[in-house]
Amino acid sequence: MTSEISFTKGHGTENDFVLVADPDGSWNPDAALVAAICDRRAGLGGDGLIRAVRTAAAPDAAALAGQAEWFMDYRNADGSIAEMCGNGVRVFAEFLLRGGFLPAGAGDGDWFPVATRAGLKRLRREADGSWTADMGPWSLTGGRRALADGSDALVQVHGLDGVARPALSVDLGNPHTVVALPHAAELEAADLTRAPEVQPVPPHGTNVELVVPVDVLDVDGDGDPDVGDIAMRVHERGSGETRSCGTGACAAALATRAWAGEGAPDVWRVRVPGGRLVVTVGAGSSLAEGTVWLSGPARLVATGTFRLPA
Ligand SMILES: N[C@@H](CCC[C@H](N)C(=O)O)C(=O)O
Repeated sequence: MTSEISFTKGHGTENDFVLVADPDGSWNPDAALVAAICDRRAGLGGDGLIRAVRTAAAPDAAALAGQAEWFMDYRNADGSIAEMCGNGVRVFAEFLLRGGFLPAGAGDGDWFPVATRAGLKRLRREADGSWTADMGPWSLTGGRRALADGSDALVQVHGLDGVARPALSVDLGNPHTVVALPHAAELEAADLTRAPEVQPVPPHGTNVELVVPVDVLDVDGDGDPDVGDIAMRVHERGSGETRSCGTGACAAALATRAWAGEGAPDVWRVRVPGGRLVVTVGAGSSLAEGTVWLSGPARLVATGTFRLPA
């Protein structure tokens, strides 16, 4: 039985992860062990644990065998399983590359595939060392039907005025609920030590993003706004408040774009407490569904061994 594991610690805009290479899928930690590893006082600490398993050895990726060599097994800090992690998949790509699990130069100017529970994602390494993830399909899941104001849910955020706010549900392979706040002061005042209360209650839980519009820029100078700028905080399902969330940044940008309506930008800068991400909506996307890319840093900061609790 394994008594210790080799790990790498990494983060993407301070959304931090413990990464473990398990090529043959022989180490399958239960929820309690994942939570112990992610514990910031008694363990290594992390918003999540990422296991790198060869797709051929990963039952959860059976449908993708032959399409990607590696499967990203993502677990939240409480040990729950998540379908996808946008910051995590960039850090995963850096981990595979630096660990020699991919041919040298993989991702440079070209895409390579990664299997996730939310399907196949493609990764590309940019000249500055950051990564772009082709996050694949997204959709507004509530159909913007339930309420007349372009929302499909109500969210009560602790620490504000007690009023339930309209929100929009976005599926990025994992579930998100985005709430627009009018002022940066409200974004700061929100108490995310407790999960915001979402109605109707999402069947599989949800990540909740609070978003404030900052600016709309005409970067190419043609008179039309082409880059949106928003600020976001997030309460993640299974992890609590984190300093960034990649799928959350995509959801926040896509919800803001939907609220803005036709003519809204397809490129969004998303400010999060841990840095900045760029979200690019795929060509041919409508306001309600399409594809999306996520760009941002991926940093590996430590390696070591962790003694597993007896
Ligand atoms: N931080 C991640 C999302 C991780 C999973 C999420 N908490 C969930 O349960 O869906 C990201 O960067 O996307």
